[in-house]
Amino acid sequence: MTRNVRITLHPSFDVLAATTAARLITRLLDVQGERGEATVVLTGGSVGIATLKAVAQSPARLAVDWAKVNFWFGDERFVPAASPDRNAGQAAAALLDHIGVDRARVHEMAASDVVADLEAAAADYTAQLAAAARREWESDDDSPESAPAVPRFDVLLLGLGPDAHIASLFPEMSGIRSQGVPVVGVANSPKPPPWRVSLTLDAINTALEIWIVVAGADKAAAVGLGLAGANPVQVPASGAHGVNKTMWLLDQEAAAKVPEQLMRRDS
Ligand SMILES: O=C(O)[C@H](O)[C@@H](O)[C@H](O)[C@H](O)COP(=O)(O)O
Repeated sequence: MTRNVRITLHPSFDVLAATTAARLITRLLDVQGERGEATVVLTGGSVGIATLKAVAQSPARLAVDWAKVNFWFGDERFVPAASPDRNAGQAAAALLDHIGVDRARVHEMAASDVVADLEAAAADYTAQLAAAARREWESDDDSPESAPAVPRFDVLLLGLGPDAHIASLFPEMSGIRSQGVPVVGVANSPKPPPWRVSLTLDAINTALEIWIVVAGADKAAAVGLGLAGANPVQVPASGAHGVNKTMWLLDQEAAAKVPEQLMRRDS
């Protein structure tokens, strides 16, 4: 199967965030034009949150019917709901609190002061995903029993760690090895905080488009490995493949180890 992988270079962190924001707005508009609603899976991390801030600053945001956008999270830190470490809280401050979302369409992963433990948080998100998938299936006149485990993800954003982790799936750990389940709890994360909840690669790869958004020289080696087709257990990013498209959106520093012939300059 030939995979549709596109690599695009941006001159700086800020241009990468602004361009990804523009792409996201356009993608949501296109999908809403076809289906009336759209679904995005958000990511934590510096570039992921900067992208949301750039959406909030874009006049084009006003063209999107945000009350008809479904928001999910690729991962979350298992900390109290009010912790500044929460991806959901950072996403709310950056964008969701400023654009008239339908709160019923914002699906957060459970916080450590809401559920007892990681297993409960993973079970809760699994149930949220399954319920949304059933609702979609029923609306398409299909029998709910045959619904998939997760709803349609029109675009799924991922950041990248220096160790090539995506979401909270870290090299050699149990999360990246998980199969047959959409959500896992992650203990002893090498990236603090140590306890997290994450979509699995199975769930991530149901997305129609996956956008891996990366900035900084410290990620260049991970980008090179991710694009080289390495084993996902050692290089989690290399396992991310959207159904229709996988885009690597890079700033110049993060792209330093990508062969020039693979690059498509964006500006
Ligand atoms: O919750 C998280 O920490 C993120 O989901 C994580 O996967 C992040 O996107 C990468 O670690 C990149 O983060 P930086 O861009 O901040 O390096």
